[in-house]
Amino acid sequence: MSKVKIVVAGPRGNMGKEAVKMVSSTDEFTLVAAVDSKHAGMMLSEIEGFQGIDIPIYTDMQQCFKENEVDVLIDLTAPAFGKKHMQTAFENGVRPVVGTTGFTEEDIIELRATAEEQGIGAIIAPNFAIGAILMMKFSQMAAKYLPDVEIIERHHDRKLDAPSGTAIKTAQLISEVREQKAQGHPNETEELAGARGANFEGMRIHSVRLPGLVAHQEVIFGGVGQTLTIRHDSIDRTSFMPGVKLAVDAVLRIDTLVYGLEHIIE
Ligand SMILES: NC(=O)C1=CN([C@@H]2O[C@H](COP(=O)(O)OP(=O)(O)OC[C@H]3O[C@@H](n4cnc5c(N)ncnc54)[C@H](OP(=O)(O)O)[C@@H]3O)[C@@H](O)[C@H]2O)C=CC1
Ligand SMILES: O=C(O)C1=N[C@H](C(=O)O)C[C@H](O)C1
Repeated sequence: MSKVKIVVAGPRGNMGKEAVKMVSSTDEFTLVAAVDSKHAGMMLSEIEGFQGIDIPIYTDMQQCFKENEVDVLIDLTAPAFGKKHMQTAFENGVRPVVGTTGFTEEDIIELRATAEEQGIGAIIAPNFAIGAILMMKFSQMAAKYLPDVEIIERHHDRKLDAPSGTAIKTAQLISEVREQKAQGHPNETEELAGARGANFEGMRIHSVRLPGLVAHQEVIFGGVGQTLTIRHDSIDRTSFMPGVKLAVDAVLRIDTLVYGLEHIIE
C-alpha cells in the first residue's frame, strides 16, 4: 500500500512540531513538505530541532501543492489562516485535516458545501485529544438532565482566540440537547464588563489565559442541591497526536467535511 503523502502547515509551532514528529515516525505516512510563515526555499532540516527531516519549506501553499504530490494537509497555524488554507487545499484536490481554531458556523457551512461539491474529505477538529472528546460527549449527556451549565476553559497565554474552539464546540453540543435558557438571576448586572463571561445561548463561557497552562476545560453543571464538574486536562501536546493520526486515516475515506472528532470516534 502506498504511503499517505502529507504536508504540515505551521511546523515550528507548538502543535506543528509534534505533528512533524508524529508524521515522520509513522510508517504509513510520508512528510513531503512544510508550509511556514517564513523560511521559503530552505529545508526543514536547516531549522533547529528538525535535523534529518529533509523536506522543502514553502510560504506559498499553492506553490507547495503545484510542486509536490500531496494527499493530506495538516493545518496547525492561526485562526486568520485556517479557512484560506482549506480553500487552497480544496482547489488542489488535497484533503485538509485542520486543528486550527477560530472557524465560525458560517465558515463551516461554506467549507462543507465546497467539500461536497468537489467530493473531497475534510476534517476540522477543535480538539484532537480523546479525553477532550469524551469530556464533550459526557457534557452533552449531562446537559439533558442538568441544563444549567457554565464552561471554564484555561489555556497558555500565547493563545490567540477566545473562547477556545473546544469551549465553543462543547457549547454547540450542549445546545443540541437543551432548550435555550438565560442563566443566573434575571436582574443580574455586570459591575465590570465581561464579569459573567461570553454568552452562548444563555450558557456562560469563561476564558483564563496564564503562562504555565497547556489546555484545560471544566464544564460545571448546577442542579438543586448538587453540582457536577466534568474536567479535562491536556498537560502535554503529545495528547493531541493520536487524534491527528486518526483524522488523517479517516479523511481519506470520506467525501464531506466532518466538524469534530466525535463523529469519527463512535
Ligand atoms: N485541534 C487541536 O487539538 C488543537 C488545536 N490547536 C490550535 O492549533 C493552532 C496552532 O496552535 P499552536 O501550535 O499552539 O500555535 P503556535 O503559535 O505555537 O504555532 C502556529 C505556527 O503557525 C505558523 N503560522 C502562522 N501563520 C502561518 C501561515 N499563514 N502559514 C504557515 N504557518 C503559519 C506560526 O509562525 P509564526 O510564529 O512565524 O507566525 C507558528 O509557527 C491554533 O489555532 C490552536 O488553537 C492547538 C492545540 C490543539
Ligand atoms: O490553542 C491551544 O492550545 C488549543 N486550542 C484548541 C482550542 O481552541 O480548543 C484545542 C486545545 O484546547 C488547545
